[in-house]
Amino acid sequence: MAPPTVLVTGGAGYIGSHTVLEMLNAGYNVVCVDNLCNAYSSGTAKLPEALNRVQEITGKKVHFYRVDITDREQVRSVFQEHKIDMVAHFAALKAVGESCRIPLQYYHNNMTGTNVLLEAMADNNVFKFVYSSSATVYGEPQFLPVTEEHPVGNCTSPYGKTKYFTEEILKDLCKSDKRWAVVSLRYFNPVGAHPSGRIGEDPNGEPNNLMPYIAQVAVGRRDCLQVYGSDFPTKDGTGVRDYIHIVDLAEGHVKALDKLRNIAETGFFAYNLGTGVGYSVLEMVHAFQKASGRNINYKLVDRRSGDVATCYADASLAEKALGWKATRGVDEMCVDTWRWQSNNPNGYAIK
Ligand SMILES: NC(=O)c1ccc[n+]([C@@H]2O[C@H](COP(=O)([O-])OP(=O)(O)OC[C@H]3O[C@@H](n4cnc5c(N)ncnc54)[C@H](O)[C@@H]3O)[C@@H](O)[C@H]2O)c1
Ligand SMILES: CC(=O)N[C@H]1[C@@H](OP(=O)(O)OP(=O)(O)OC[C@H]2O[C@@H](n3ccc(=O)[nH]c3=O)[C@H](O)[C@@H]2O)O[C@H](CO)[C@H](O)[C@@H]1O
Repeated sequence: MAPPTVLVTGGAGYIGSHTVLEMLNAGYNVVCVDNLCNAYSSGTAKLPEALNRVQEITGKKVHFYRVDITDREQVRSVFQEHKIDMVAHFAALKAVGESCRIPLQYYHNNMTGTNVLLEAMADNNVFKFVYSSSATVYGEPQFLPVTEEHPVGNCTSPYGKTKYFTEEILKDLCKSDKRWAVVSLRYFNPVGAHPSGRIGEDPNGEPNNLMPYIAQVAVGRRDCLQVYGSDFPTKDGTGVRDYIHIVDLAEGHVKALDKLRNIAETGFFAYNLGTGVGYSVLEMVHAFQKASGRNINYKLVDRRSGDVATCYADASLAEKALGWKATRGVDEMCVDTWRWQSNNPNGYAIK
């Protein structure tokens, strides 16, 4: 029996590329689409650089198409070219602050794009779907650790609402047609890089997220980290989050695909992908200084709007239902991030 083929949208991105690597290692065939709006590709290359390196590391081939998932014809052509068995959907815009400034672009890209993808799946009798959701659907946690039973929808940004609205669409879809089997993975705070140091997080422009910003200060690309808020009700006044190693996260996706591949069960399932441990911003700064041997210059400034004080996961359901548990700690997250950033000071672009 030929191994299943997974269509990965956004496969040239940070989480997509790391997950493609683990899917290939697990024996899946992979077809990637990406419009490269947030992924580096040199003009002449056939593959985006991240996927080129994934091929190098695994010795396996990745099929790639430069496709915008909001374009119906482009998406359909991929289903005509390949027999797709399942879809892992990463493609989205994801900058919380930017989404407040240009909400319509976020709703079009993330919602219309997903709807076009789902319609093409149904038209081609593909009903197994893994969705990139986020802890942001929980809004300000009403209790901790956050379980999948925590209320959703009280999102603090248009970005977060695109995640929540899409989950609601997926629930309605599963109710309307019993052929759909959907696993929505609610990521907490993915950080780190593949231990090879060849792939990692390479955001366009100024990083929105903490870890890439710290790494760019350490490597000398940025002067000073701004710590958003030092008056939160937390151990040291700075925000607390559940950071999860990107390879743990990628392995969680393979477990989700294995579940969809092997079970007749259909319907909508949501699982938290986190470690269950919260670290403050200053704890992350100190951990990175230890891992890199570099001093991280930082300044305590006002809170960033939309930030919650503390958020960390109860990930026991994923362990029970997927047989998955995060195993990598914060030191490994920092050591692997530093190996990537110090070997690639300018990310994938060779400047
Ligand atoms: N990084 C995080 O902290 C985090 C946390 C929770 C959820 N997520 C979700 O995980 C997914 C991947 O996030 P990431 O951190 O890898 O981001 P990323 O920007 O590195 O990857 C997203 C990829 O999707 C592509 N893309 C965007 N819009 C597209 C479109 N219309 N058509 C085709 N390709 C398109 C981009 O070019 C990029 O390569 C996103 O859905 C994001 O919302 C990320
Ligand atoms: C709990 C939660 O909803 N997490 C989501 C949220 O991540 P977060 O907003 O939690 O991630 P982040 O890396 O932007 O911030 C993490 C922590 O670092 C702080 N910080 C960040 C950057 C900086 O330059 N200085 C600084 O102090 C920030 O205030 C927070 O306390 O959005 C992400 C997309 O962007 C993902 O969807 C995450 O799942």
